[in-house]
Amino acid sequence: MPNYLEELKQGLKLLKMEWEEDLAQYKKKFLNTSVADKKKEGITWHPIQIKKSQIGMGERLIIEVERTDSSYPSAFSSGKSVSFFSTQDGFHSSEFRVSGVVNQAKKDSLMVTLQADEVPDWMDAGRLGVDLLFDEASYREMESALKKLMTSDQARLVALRDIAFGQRSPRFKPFSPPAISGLNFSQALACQKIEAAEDFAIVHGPPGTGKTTTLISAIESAVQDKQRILVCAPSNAAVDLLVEKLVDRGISTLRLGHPARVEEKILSQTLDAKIAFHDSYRDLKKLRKEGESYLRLAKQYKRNFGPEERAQRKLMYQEVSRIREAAGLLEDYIRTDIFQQTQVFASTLVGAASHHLKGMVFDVVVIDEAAQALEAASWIPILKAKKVVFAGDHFQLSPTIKSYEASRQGLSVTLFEKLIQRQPETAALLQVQYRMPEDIMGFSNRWFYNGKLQAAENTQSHAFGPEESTLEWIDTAGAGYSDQTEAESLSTFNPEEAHLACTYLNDTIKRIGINHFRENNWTIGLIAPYSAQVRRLRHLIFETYEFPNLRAFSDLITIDTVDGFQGQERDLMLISLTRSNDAGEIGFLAEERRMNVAITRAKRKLILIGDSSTLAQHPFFDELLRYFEEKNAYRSVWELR
Ligand SMILES: Nc1ncnc2c1ncn2[C@@H]1O[C@H](COP(=O)(O)OP(=O)(O)OP(=O)(O)O)[C@@H](O)[C@H]1O
Repeated sequence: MPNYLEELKQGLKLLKMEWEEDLAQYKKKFLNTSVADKKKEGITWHPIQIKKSQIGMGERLIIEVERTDSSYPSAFSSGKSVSFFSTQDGFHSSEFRVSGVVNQAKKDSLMVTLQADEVPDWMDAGRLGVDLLFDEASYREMESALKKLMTSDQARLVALRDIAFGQRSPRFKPFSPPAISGLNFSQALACQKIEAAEDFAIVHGPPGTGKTTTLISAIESAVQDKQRILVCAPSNAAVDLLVEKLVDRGISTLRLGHPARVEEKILSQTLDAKIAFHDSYRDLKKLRKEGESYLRLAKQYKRNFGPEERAQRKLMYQEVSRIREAAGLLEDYIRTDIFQQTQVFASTLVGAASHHLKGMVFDVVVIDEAAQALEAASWIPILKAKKVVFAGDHFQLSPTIKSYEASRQGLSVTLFEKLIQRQPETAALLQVQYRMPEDIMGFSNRWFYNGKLQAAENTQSHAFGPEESTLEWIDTAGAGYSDQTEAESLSTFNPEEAHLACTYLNDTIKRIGINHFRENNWTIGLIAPYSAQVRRLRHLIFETYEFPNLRAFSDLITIDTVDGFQGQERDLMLISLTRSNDAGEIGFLAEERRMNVAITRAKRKLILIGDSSTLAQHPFFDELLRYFEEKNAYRSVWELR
């Protein structure tokens, strides 16, 4: 058996293992669990109210629901499948369920595309709730991609497969000397490599070295070359970031799937928005309106019903279906027209399996944050590729895997990593970073990158002011703080530390100057590794009036877990490390790659708040603390009092 077949078979086995473990964990949370317990797990909202319902593009019914109580966690996010139910007497059986896909998830409201033509009557009965469903479809798509890869005899895919498995050498057109404005030498070289590659090219490098920036330039030049490009990333958030940067560069994209962010810049790139801006949209709307008025008329015949009315009603229904058919055809035309005019498509890796892209072939498939992508997921867009470009850093977040055993047996090894190892000539390394001043970068450089990372000159001016240090560690050891486990979610929080984090952030912003932040649009990020701590911080800042300065900055402050910040940067970053216990338990803070992401997001100042007596029992934090001491950036919380 060829070695690729063996490896793919093993890949399928591990994927199955992960699928089963994920399902088992979901069932444990879900089956035979009361609504109250599911709410505590964040996988159910109840009660909810329907705020709005409307017909969107493609005759899709979209509803907006709101929860009245937001005190419990929520795991709902865009792209997830959900199912509505009612706890009203008489509506408990499965026939009173309707499913849908989340378009947008905010803290207290969801926009959902319903898989129904009309809102079912039982949804008006009240006591409505919504469950998060298990994401079976992603696994199915990944499995199907691996199977296709095993059996395909399509020449381009076979060639890419052979190269990825090290059985054939990648090809390059001759390189020309790089000179691309706005890029440094190694970025320009990477761009050239991407252009010259006929099969695979990889851009890798530490945080802030401009991997995404380089990708955007490469995409720009491919667009000028009239190529058709599919841009992907593992998560909706990372896809949105790419779309945003492409739009900033004046490159129009078609964002398929469900954006995680609801900003105009992103929403204007979705298929729905593009249809609404199309020249023929007005005709489509007119047709729809006509159809709706015939339908209304036909429905009026319900009461006095004779043979004449019956005939009339039949005619009207015939008219409705004729109009609907015409609307459907017009919409098909609009969609085809949009697809024909589009050069850059954007979706998640799994979203690349969308029926919208069926049968399409792309000159280039670009995958950003590739070190976070399961191999099987990476292959989904590659099935449609003539050539593939990866960008990522295998010292930042790895794929999230639930099955320890599958991970141990190799599921966490990405295609990106394999390719760098098997075909090193495909890889271009970036080493000059533009985000962080030397001091902020220093520890990550030492621990992860063997000191090879350089800070670009521009970062020297990145401090908030001459008096303001770029690094601070506030040590909470001995202050009597202790981490706790949130009973509902089993996530960790530390209430005293959350309070200190907000107080310290507030003081820092005041010291630097509230007006300065506003004038310069300096952004602020607050990271906690645990979602329970994130919830506490959000509550303190956005739902109480204890920190009015911070509350007033809601447009500039982002509070999230580390994973939520991958690929992003903020001017001021504060990390609440949360762990504080006598046993020295630091849980998944021990995952160094995740910590690397956390400490490399700050452009001007990085503040860590954490308990040295707990954390320093782990060599990574021991060394990190030493680094802060070395930089004269360490203080005990006692010094603040
Ligand atoms: N050649 C350059 N000149 C000036 N600024 C640059 C250059 N390249 C990148 N930057 C800036 O550096 C910052 C980081 O760039 P980018 O986000 O592309 O890096 P990245 O390698 O993708 O980061 P991460 O690993 O965190 O995802 C951005 O603010 C970007 O505008």
